[in-house]
Amino acid sequence: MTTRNITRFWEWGRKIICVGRNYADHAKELKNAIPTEPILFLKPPSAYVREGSSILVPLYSSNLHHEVELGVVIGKGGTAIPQSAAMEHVAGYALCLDMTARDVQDVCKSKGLPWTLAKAFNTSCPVSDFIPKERIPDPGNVKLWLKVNDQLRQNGCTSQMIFSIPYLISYISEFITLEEGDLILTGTPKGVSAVQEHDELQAGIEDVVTMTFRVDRQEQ
Ligand SMILES: O=C(O)/C=C/C(=O)CC(=O)C(=O)O
Ligand SMILES: [Mg+2]
Repeated sequence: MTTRNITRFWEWGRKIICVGRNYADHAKELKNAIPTEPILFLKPPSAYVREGSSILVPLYSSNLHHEVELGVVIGKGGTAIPQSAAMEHVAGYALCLDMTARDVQDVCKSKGLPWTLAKAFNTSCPVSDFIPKERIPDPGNVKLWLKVNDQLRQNGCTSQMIFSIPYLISYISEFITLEEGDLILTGTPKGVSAVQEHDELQAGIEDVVTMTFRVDRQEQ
């Protein structure tokens, strides 16, 4: 029998649950109201892309945005997890990008339609190496940054989150059972902007991890 290794959680085929508008400065830059409860959406496991492969601009988008986010990797599943026990369910973290076809999202928003094609396309979830829990003792105070072609675009701190990681784990698990290997994307700080074919994206968590991805256009 082969045992699965959580350090390669992206190979497990588990769900990716994303939280939107969890930073007030980002909600404001897109002219959205500050949420009073978490806004959730999903990406499929086919959204994962690892360093060495490119982020592909979908053929149907001409405004692909980067969103740098802290990802929380679930180590122990559960339903209706109390906030007080939430961190016991965390195996570790990953630096993630929530790549977003903003033009498609804007159309979906105006028509009241789901964001699936804006958020869940192939390569929409670039992910760093697994970061063991011990390497980030305080996930509520972690600095995240992202550069496009060496220019700093996003520079935020998880202390700015509206809903904390324990709150999010508890809230999500009330409605969606969490399983080992699931990933929660916790939202992006301000500074999102468009990327183009041939751009190089670099992102990092201060003193913990960096990652680099190239952007390419999807082939016809
Ligand atoms: O409502 C919008 O215009 C955009 C929302 C998002 O894309 C939400 C996120 O994914 C996020 O805040 O990280
Ligand atoms: Mg996002």
